[in-house]
Order: sequence, then C-alpha cells, then structure tokens
Amino acid sequence: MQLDLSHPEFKAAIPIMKAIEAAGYEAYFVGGSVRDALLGLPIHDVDIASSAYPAEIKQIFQRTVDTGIQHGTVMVLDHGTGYEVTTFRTESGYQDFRRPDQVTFVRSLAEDLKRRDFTVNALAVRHDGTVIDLFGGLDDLTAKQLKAVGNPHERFHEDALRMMRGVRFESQLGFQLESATKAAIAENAPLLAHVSVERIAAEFTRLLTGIARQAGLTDFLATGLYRYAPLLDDQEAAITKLAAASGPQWAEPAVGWTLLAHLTQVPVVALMRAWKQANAMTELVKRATVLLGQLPTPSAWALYQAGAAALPVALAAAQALQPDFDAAPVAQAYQMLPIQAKSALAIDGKTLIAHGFAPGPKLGQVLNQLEQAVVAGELANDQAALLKAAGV
Ligand SMILES: Nc1ccn([C@@H]2O[C@H](COP(=O)(O)OP(=O)(O)OP(=O)(O)O)[C@@H](O)[C@H]2O)c(=O)n1
Repeated sequence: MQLDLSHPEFKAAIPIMKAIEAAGYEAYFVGGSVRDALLGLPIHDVDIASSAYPAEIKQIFQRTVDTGIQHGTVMVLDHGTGYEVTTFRTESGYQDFRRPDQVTFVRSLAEDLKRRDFTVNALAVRHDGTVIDLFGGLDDLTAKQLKAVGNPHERFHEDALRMMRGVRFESQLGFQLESATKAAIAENAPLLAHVSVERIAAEFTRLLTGIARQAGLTDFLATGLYRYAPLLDDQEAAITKLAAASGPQWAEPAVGWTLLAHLTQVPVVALMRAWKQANAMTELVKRATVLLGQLPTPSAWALYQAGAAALPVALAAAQALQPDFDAAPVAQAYQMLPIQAKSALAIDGKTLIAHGFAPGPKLGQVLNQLEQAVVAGELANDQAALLKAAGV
C-alpha cells in the first residue's frame, strides 16, 4: 500500500527523512497525520519517528531545538519550519496510569508501534509513500474500526486517557470501537479518575464537536466513562438525551456545553468550573443556556443579554434538540431589539451626572432600569426621554 505524499506538509518533510536515512537510520511519518491522510481528511502537523537517538539527530542537522528531549523529541529547523523527530521508544512502569516510569529508546519501529493506542494510529509511512502496517490498521481504517494495538487492557493501563480518545475518535471520525476494545474500556473506566480534568476535557470537547457525536456519547455512556467525568457521574438520563439530540454537527464547543448544562440542570458556573473551562467560555455558555431555556419565545431581555455571540449558540442547541426548530423568528426578534448593546443606550453615567444626578450606587441602578426599559420597548432610546425618566 502506498500513501500519496504530495500533501505540502509531507512533501516539505521528505528531505529531513532522507537526510536521516542517508546517515544510516530509519525515519517514518507516524500518528494522526498518516491516519487522516489515508482517510482523505485534512492533515495538520506531521510527526516523524526515527531509529536515531536524539544526540544522533542533533549531529545530522545543524539547527535543532530540544523541545522534548527527555521523551526523545528534537525539533529540526529547516527553512524556517520546525519538524518534530521522535526516537522510537518503549515505555514501562505506568504506576500512575498516565505517565511511564521510564522511557527507553529503541532501534526497532515495531517496538515503537506496538505501544501506540489504536491500530489506525499505529501505521508508519516511508518517504517513498510505502505504508508499514504491522497491526492491521489499514483493514481497520476500511472497516472504520478503533481497535487497541495488542492487549487493550495494557494499552489503557499505560495511559487511561486513551479510553477518552477512543470515544473522541468515534465522534471525530465516525468510527466504531471494536468489541474487545470497548469491553476493556468498560472494565477499566475507573482508571479515568487518575487523569487530569484538563486532558479529559480536551477529549470531551472534541467528542462534542465531532461528526458522529451521537456514537461517541452513546459509548461514553455504555462504557461507564461518564461516571468518572466531572459532575456527570449521576447524569445518565441527561447524557442519553444529549446522545439522542440528532440535529446537525456544530463546530463551536459552546453549543455542546450549553446542551449539557440545559439537560443536566447543573448550574453553568459549577459545571464549567468542574471541567476547568476558561471564563470567557463559561460566560458564553451561561448566556446561551438562559436563552435556550426561554426558547422559542424568549423575553427581549434574555435575547439582549445573550448578545450576538450567545444567540447562535442557543439556536444551534435548540436545533440539536429539535431539528425542525425554526430559528428565523428568534434571530429576527434579536435584530428588532431597540438596542443590542449597552454602548447603544442614548444615555450613560456621565450624562446623568452632568444633568445633576448624584454619583453613587443609585446611579447604577437607575441606568440599569433605563437599559431594561429601552430593551423591553417601554422607553424610547432618546436622551431627553431617558433624562426625564431618570427624574433629572
Ligand atoms: N495517549 C496516546 C496519545 C498518542 N498516542 C500515539 O501518538 C500519536 C500522536 O498523538 P496525538 O498527536 O496526541 O493524536 P493524533 O492521533 O495525532 O490525533 P489528533 O491529531 O487528531 O489529536 C497517536 O496517533 C498515537 O500513535 C498514543 O498511543 N497514546
């Protein structure tokens, strides 16, 4: 089997691989870019694996950076581009289910590939495009199957995050977990408790935004992984509903978080803190969740509070729950709001003070009332009318 390496990312790295081979070592493209290229998907960074030790890579190339030398990764700089070259390695120990106690560099490609997570991620490609498939990864790509390399229990004990990667790839690629691999996830799900929330959240976010999130979420439930995810341990019913939400795919993670908050009824701030999400994301989800709760006939204030950023998030969430949901009237109601932001209010604190309003906490309250009255259409957004309503 040959892989067409005409993709610019691969093409640019071929001279690096040839230089490594000319020095007497082996070099292969490995990992996600090989998998995605074979599937005809867009690829991002290419990873190179080599039999050369880091010190040997540094002898071959003039310009290198020690980006992860303790794990065997050296970045080779070539015409302003960096290429990560990682020495073939095996790992042992894994007493904490997430990090190897010891990384050992090896000269054998097979030794390196056999410690990778899934067969479709354990393919290697030479610079002439020859695919090396030691574990049936090509057949599994065709069968759209995620099968652990070798003994699945061992793979998940090495790094418990791989179980989340499994359900993430189901969603991202539209693949299915092979039955023994899935059974091993169900058995080892409690190991997820050893993995940091940040790493779990990164996988879960990708699961939520995938083309086949229904399949990913169904197995997130079926394997019991959800029991070890922040604040979701008793949310089987809500996740079942989320898995059944059949609307189109969304690219924006906030849509998934909004649906999760809506269905679980967990307060947004608590949910997002537990998942260690950034404040900006929490704020967006908070606004979208309030609006979603009021659809299809939201108050003008909820629409206004949602703003241009949270409005499409809430609408996409509503469409996921109800594919025939008609977003147009809601979008139109937003466009018809008298103002869409506080900056558009025809009055501000300075103006009120200039007209004799005393500075202090009352000023803020009055401004807020004026803003609400304008949004509700009860007061014209006109400075004279607003000054009058404020009593100055
Ligand atoms: N827990 C992990 C993480 C990674 N890998 C191996 O390292 C490669 C690169 O990992 P990474 O870049 O994290 O993911 P990709 O598989 O490349 O997928 P994506 O780019 O979509 O995240 C994987 O293909 C796999 O061979 C692994 O065995 N176990």
